[in-house]
Amino acid sequence: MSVEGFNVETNYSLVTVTVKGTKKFGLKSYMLEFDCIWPERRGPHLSPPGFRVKFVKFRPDHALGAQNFSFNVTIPNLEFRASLSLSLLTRGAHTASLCTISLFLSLSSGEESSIRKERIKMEPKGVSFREGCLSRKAEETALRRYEAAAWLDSMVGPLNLPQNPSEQEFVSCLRNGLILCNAINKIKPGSVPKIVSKPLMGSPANDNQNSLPAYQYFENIRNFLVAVEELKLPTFEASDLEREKLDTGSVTRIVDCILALKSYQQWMEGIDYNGSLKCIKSPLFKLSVSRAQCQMTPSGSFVQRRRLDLPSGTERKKPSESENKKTEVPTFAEVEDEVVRIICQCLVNAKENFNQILATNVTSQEREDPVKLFNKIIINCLEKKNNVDNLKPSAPFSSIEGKVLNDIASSPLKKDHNTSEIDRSVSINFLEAQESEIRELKLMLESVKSEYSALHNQIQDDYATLVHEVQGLTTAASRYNQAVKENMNLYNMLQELRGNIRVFCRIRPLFDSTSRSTIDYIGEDGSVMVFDPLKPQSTRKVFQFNKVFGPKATQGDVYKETQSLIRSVVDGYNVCIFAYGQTGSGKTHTMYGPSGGSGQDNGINYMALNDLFHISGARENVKYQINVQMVEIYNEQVRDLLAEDSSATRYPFL
Ligand SMILES: Nc1ncnc2c1ncn2[C@@H]1O[C@H](COP(=O)(O)OP(=O)(O)OP(=O)(O)O)[C@@H](O)[C@H]1O
Repeated sequence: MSVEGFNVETNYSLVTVTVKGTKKFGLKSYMLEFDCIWPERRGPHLSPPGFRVKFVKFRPDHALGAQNFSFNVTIPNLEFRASLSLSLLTRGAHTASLCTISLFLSLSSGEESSIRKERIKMEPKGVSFREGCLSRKAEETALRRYEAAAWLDSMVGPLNLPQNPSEQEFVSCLRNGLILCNAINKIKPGSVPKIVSKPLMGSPANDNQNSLPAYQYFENIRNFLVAVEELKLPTFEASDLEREKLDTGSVTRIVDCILALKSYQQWMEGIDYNGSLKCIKSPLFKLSVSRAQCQMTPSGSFVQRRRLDLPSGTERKKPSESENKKTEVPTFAEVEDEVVRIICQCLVNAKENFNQILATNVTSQEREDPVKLFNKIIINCLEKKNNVDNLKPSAPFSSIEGKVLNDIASSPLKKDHNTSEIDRSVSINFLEAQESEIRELKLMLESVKSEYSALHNQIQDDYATLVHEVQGLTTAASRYNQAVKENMNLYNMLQELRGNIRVFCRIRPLFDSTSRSTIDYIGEDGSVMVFDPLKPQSTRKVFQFNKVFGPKATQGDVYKETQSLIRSVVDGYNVCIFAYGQTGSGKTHTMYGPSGGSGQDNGINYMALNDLFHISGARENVKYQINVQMVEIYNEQVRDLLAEDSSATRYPFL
């Protein structure tokens, strides 16, 4: 389990804390608990909604790999100082503290509600977790107590306490309030104006300083608690120090108060006189901070993230699923990026122990020169030799990532103890991720191969089907053309058989209904019998035609018999249709139409030309040229009726 960072977003009266981290599964069931030590915890103003929330429950079915977790809590308050602690809770309520996030936020409560200050501290807690360890909570409590005692010792010591004091020893040491008052005065001078350090006149003398009269040390404790409350830090009850038989809860409250003071003191040390946060300004540190995604939100609220790895953090964040997909084949730049991240991490870790480094190894001259200070920190890290050689795989890498890993292993970083575990973890995770990627790629390759094979077969089948169909169509088309040709030949042969010269007889209706017709009989076979109505006894004469149209025959009936010849014209045959008869017999009527040109009962000319254009237009593969000539033969004179020049109307036309 590792907590990698957190966000604190302030938006007017809302404070949202988001914690992100990675859980590597090996145990069965976890709950993450986000606890807040609140100044008014036991006061009339109880914790606000969302103050204490139990969060993510990891499911046992995620037995493999690591899972990222992220959750947040929203704290509505305008002004507060609080300490949030993130704990890991297993079955049986055994907890292990992951980290403590100390927040010191001061928001203006005026009408503008703008953010005045925001400071964040985060203290990592080492976790060496064993499931079902019954002393886990007690161990954690003890660790916090030792930490509080050590801090007090560094501030106002020596306390003459053992290195790992018991609860009794710890409380007894603090009972007279002197240490606490001195400590808070050192953080904020004048917080406790008057500290009672000696028995007052008339009080019973006692060698033991801790045995001040109760009302005197009560005054110290009361003044201390008032000062703590003014700082809006977690407090405890004065009676917590008085109890003969201590309970864990009272000691915990005292320890929480002291650790909150410690966080406050560290925060104060981190602020310069301008109120801005001090930090190491080396480029790599900036890079690490930028990688931790420090950003300014559009609304103007400041979002600060800091990466935190626990000292025992052998569990490193594995690449998430999305990252794995994104980096199917890691490039050199990505591996280089990882190396830079490791270096930044090393520097961040060094920064976390900055005070210790300064106290132990750094001279005053180096302290004044930032460049020398930076070099000292780097050297300090590199002097801790590690076992990076173990990172080298037994088999040589053949791929580019193997080369990069070899480069990592042979780099100067291998001499850094702090980075050895990180490098090893990164390398193992990297190799595992690569193996997983290779397996997935192999599966994908097989899948693509089978799909390609199926597609190839399908295309071949489709191609064969298409070829077969095209061949069928080609055969059908050739047969069609042949059939069309045969049809044309047969058609025109039929026309010839019906007679190249066909003579039809059309009988005009009588103009006068009282007059008698000379037509005695019209036969279906094209015969017509005529006689002289004035001489009924005279001989009847029979004439034979291809067809005889009676007086009731329409223009359409006449054209129907000649229509088949128009198609022969388009097929290339010469065709001539003309009317012959005496004056007034109806030639013009049959060929042109009724006199007056009403447009109705059009004659053969109109209907033949319509068909001619229709058939020629339908045959797209043949280009036709159509010319029109209109002549009149009258008194054995041929005249061009379309000629504009009247002199050129006489035949032969020039
Ligand atoms: N089948 C018919 N039905 C009705 N009326 C007809 C028919 N045939 C001819 N007529 C009419 O008979 C008259 C004479 O016909 P038309 O002018 O066509 O004869 P024609 O043979 O062209 O004469 P011409 O040789 O003098 O030009 C016209 O008024 C015409 O409308």
